[in-house]
Amino acid sequence: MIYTVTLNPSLDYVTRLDNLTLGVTNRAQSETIFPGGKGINVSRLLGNLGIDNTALGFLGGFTGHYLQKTLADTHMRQAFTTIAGQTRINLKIKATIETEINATGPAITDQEVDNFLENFGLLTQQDVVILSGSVPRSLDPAIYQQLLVKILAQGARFVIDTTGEQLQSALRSHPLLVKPNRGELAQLYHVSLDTQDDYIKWGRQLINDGAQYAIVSLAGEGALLFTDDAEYFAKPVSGQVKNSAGAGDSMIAGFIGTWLATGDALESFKMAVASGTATAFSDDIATKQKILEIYQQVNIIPLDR
Ligand SMILES: Nc1ncnc2c1ncn2[C@@H]1O[C@H](COP(=O)(O)OP(=O)(O)O)[C@@H](O)[C@H]1O
Ligand SMILES: O=P(O)(O)OC[C@H]1O[C@](O)(COP(=O)(O)O)[C@@H](O)[C@@H]1O
Repeated sequence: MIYTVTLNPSLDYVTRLDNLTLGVTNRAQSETIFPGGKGINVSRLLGNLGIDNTALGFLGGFTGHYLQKTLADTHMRQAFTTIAGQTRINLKIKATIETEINATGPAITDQEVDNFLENFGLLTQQDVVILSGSVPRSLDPAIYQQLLVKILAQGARFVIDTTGEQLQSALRSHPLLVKPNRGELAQLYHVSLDTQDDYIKWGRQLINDGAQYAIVSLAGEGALLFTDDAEYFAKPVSGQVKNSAGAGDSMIAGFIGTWLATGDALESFKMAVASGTATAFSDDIATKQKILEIYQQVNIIPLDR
């Protein structure tokens, strides 16, 4: 079974306008609310591909209730822990440029954390747990480390998609996959990344630091895959970007869903790029049909070492 963990789910309130001017009242042209949170996005894309998975995390309040209802039609098992606090709303402003305000998230009590941890008692070596996104401010920042102790003790594998110190310390526990984007990679190693040589140097460092596979996603510039002994570049597919939120989460879902079925890293990377791109070219998380259409256009080049 694939489990996704979203400690800080969200409703993504996407508002579109021509121009955003600070300090005045702006009038939007349209607005839509999408289910959000990185692990939930991974679960939704896996579901769209028909891959069974279980979504874990904390949900509460009217926003949590709405999220649960919206997800009821999708192909995922929901095993969220109910909390008294309220699931956050993240604001995504699509104007000439995209601006995001991600909220901090609700307070979570010790009892609620204990209830959540009960989900991690019966994992097997066949299970993969995907830990994604930020930790709400009210939780111990070491919670990912606590989860890793439980996951690894039962022989299950994990993927982690977070930032900074939490990502750095998780690398030591040998994640199956990490997928920083350009900014997250720069932040992790406190470097500035300007050229493809920089991306390759610091992407390789993710493997040296403990990851089995690493993808560095470069938005409209494509992506890089690092394995133990090889590096590959996926050229960007051209098309019209509609909403790139969830593109990175879709990559993780595409990679892990294919890797568990085939064990083939290159094929999994191709599916990861198709999934990320298809989501960037969709209003919401991509459908299977859109992913398979983009898949035909993905071009992967091995890099000389
Ligand atoms: N503008 C774009 N054009 C083409 N592909 C894109 C675009 N934005 C994202 N993608 C695809 O989605 C992947 C993940 O996007 P990225 O923005 O790097 O991740 P994240 O959502 O984690 O920040 C990219 O590596 C690329 O394959
Ligand atoms: O947990 P964080 O880091 O605040 O991120 C949450 C946000 O990430 C998203 O899951 C999108 O993720 P990506 O664009 O990085 O793939 C949104 O749906 C959500 O609002």
